[in-house]
Amino acid sequence: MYSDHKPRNREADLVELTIGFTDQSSSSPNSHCIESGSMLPLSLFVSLLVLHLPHASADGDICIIGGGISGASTAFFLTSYTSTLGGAQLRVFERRQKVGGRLGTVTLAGDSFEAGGSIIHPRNLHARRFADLLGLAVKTGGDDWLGIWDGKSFVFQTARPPPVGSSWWRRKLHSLVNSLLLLRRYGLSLLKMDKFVQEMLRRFMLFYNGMESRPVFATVEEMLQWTGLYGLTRRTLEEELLDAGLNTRTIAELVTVITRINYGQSTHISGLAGAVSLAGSESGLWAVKGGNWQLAAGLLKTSNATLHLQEGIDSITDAGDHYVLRSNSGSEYECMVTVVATPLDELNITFSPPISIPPRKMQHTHATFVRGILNPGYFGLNSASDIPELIGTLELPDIPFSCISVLKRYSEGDMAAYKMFSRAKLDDGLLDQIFRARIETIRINWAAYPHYQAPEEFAPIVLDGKQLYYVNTFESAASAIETGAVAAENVARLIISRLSLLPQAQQQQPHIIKSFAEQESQRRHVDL
Ligand SMILES: Cc1cc2nc3c(=O)[nH]c(=O)nc-3n(C[C@H](O)[C@H](O)[C@H](O)COP(=O)(O)OP(=O)(O)OC[C@H]3O[C@@H](n4cnc5c(N)ncnc54)[C@H](O)[C@@H]3O)c2cc1C
Repeated sequence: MYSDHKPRNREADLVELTIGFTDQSSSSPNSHCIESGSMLPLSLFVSLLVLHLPHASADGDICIIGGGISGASTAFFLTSYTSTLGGAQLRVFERRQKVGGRLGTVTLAGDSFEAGGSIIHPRNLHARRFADLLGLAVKTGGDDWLGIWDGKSFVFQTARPPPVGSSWWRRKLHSLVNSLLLLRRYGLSLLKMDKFVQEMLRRFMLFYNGMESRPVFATVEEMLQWTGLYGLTRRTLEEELLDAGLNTRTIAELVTVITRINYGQSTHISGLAGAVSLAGSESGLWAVKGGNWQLAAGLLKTSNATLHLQEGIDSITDAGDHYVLRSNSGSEYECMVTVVATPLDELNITFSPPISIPPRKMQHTHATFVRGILNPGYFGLNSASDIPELIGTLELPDIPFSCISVLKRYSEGDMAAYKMFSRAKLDDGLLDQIFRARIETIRINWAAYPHYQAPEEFAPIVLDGKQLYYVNTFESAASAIETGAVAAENVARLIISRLSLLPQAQQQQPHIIKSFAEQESQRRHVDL
């Protein structure tokens, strides 16, 4: 029926993604937010944190390279934990025309979908707090109809979900049936997997402890050792899960599907990245309505940083008591502090003198968006409506994609918007086998996250022992929106403490700085 439509093919570069600033002022903070009644208005939150600092000892600006969630969070925490930054100007450089980095949306046939970082765990407190503070509406997902594909057939499927608008009891029944189906195939391994993930989360939550009980860390190793998570970066996920008592079928099927979806890699990734990936399959996941990039945009706006869009930094030169940053527009900036908030692995920034960091490869994920109709024959089925809405795949050489998921269904027959992840580009010939009809296709090649390999090695947070910081070294532990925020918060505290700003601030108003965890507990109190 749709085969005579001429397919539209687009190679989308990040520049084409619809990411950028919008005016949030018109959005109602309470309209669609999770726990909307318990929000702290942004202005009040900022004023609670404001500290009046004396002028900083060094001259120059505080410069952040990268307008993604890590750079934006660094800017936010720096300005939240101090009032004047000792008189220094905060500059954020973003080489693209929009902020957000690996958070961005893509427009397919008029509809906007997350193209990069798309889901956020309910216990990611920084991200949740950011969304609340910025008055961003959020949405949560429903149960997926998962099918595990081995290249020939679906070796496992959850139950087809009830129609939209079904009654509460029908949805409950569906979720109960799914639990029984999973239990029948994977047995007690499911509970063991859950225990493994909950233990990781319990330790990760220590990063939200109050500042009086949470040190400022100078290395990623220290951060992880303090939480008890370091050991997980020394061994593979598979080794960890076998030790935790999971059976091989669960690892080869369910766990593999999840690591391939979330990190495009097998269960040989390091244990911590693997545990974070597994947490991304829990219930209660959420996203910002209109795109998660708004978290970065909102934080940058709130921090009042001077944003240099389309200004990439080409070189960083140590000039003694400051750094000279030279941008691709030929401008030079004197910065007493420089924060690199982007992975350095595929960048050509020249450091003088050179810096030395362990080699790290980025895993490329090709995100392919198709508006069309899947070909049931490709999956050995008779009808497109029998194809599960989330197809996960096993780690087998002949399977060309990691996953295919339905983003939206349209009223015309079996027409839908699909997102596919793969390790290599999916060319037209292959897509024409997978799809019976294709109206529009958009491809994005992401340098998505580190290629994880236990034991992980970590670049220093302080790259030169002076005032040159690297947020994205933490990505070698796990790459996610929240890990970016956690790493950024630590870097902000490290900068403040190493510039000797914090002690003066604390002397003035010791009760004013509150960690998110403290605010969280107050919030809970109010809620009760
Ligand atoms: C396909 C995909 C799916 C993902 N899914 C999830 C998910 O569901 N949930 C989740 O939590 N995470 C997910 N992630 C990971 C998450 O998106 C990233 O960990 C996070 O967004 C990284 O943020 P960042 O700010 O550290 O880096 P980036 O977002 O990469 O930001 C770095 C910024 O620096 C800029 N830059 C680079 N070099 C320069 C320069 N020389 N000068 C100036 N600017 C420069 C870049 O343009 C970029 O904007 C996913 C990632 C991808 C790619």
